[in-house]
Amino acid sequence: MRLGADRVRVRVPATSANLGPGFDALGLALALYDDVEVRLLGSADVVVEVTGEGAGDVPDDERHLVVQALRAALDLVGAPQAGLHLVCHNRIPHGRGLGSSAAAVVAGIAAARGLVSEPEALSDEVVLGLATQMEGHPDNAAPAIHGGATVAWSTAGGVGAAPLVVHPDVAPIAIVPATRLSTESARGVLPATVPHRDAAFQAGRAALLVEALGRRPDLLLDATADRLHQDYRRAVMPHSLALVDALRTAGVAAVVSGAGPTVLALARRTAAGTDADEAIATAFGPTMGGWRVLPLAVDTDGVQVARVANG
Ligand SMILES: Nc1ncnc2c1ncn2[C@@H]1O[C@H](COP(=O)(O)OP(=O)(O)O)[C@@H](O)[C@H]1O
Ligand SMILES: N[C@@H](CCOP(=O)(O)O)C(=O)O
Repeated sequence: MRLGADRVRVRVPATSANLGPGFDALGLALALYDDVEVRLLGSADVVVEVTGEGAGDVPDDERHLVVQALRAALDLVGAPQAGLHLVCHNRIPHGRGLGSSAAAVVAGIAAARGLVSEPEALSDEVVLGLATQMEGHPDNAAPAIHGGATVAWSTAGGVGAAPLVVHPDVAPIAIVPATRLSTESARGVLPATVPHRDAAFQAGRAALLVEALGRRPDLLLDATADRLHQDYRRAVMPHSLALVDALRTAGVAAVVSGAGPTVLALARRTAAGTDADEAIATAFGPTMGGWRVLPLAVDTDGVQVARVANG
């Protein structure tokens, strides 16, 4: 396959994975975006410019995650490698449980899709398969690709994703701490096995969550209960779990977003705002201690890629 364009622009959403009981399966795309522009260079150089989240932290060479994913996608379809100039404007915070690494991986693969002569070779299914291989789990990549809420699953033959309905009254609120926690560390504290009763509990709540998200937001509190990951992670994010507990006691469907430490409230819209606003204000008092409260719409588009005329 050839390269068919020399400049593309990609927009990719943040995602919140798990949503409580949907560990490694459920995810929701949120209207908070990273923008990446990729230009092919005549030389073999890699130039990476980053503004916003991760500026000064992420590598500016071949190790940059968008570059790695883009190169992996070009290799997968047999397209030639080239020098690259990336301009990244990042809004998704890193190491907070809002899917920044999945966004970077999906952005890189989507950029490759925009650059090659036969974009259909990088179908959504192929993109999800490669992104899952790089991420190790599909729950962020699926909504980053498709938008909305998704359930994703792996089989011997590949990775599937199906869209879930999200009721218009559901109002996601991300409550983001200043501290970071890598997904790798947060996965490292999970046990190898769990009691059968917890697995049974979890299966029931994950099924209920599909109904609650789509048709019965009044059931979200029960539907977001988890026994497979959040409590095991308490020691590495005690403040996040304390906030989840406080909000849930107040009746708000709060969960750890992805591998944390962000807390996601699946609030319900009211005439004055959402049913979580008072509980969030009470949990923090007058100072936020470095936490940010981000009411975020559900992104319904997923990753977007457009070729750009050189000029
Ligand atoms: N836009 C990006 N560009 C380059 N690297 C990124 C980008 N976003 C995330 N990363 C890499 O992924 C790491 C965060 O990934 P991870 O620990 O999985 O947390 P998150 O919950 O934010 O996905 C960052 O520290 C950085 O190394
Ligand atoms: N299911 C994963 C989700 C990780 O999401 P992230 O946004 O924290 O990368 C997990 O819980 O480990």
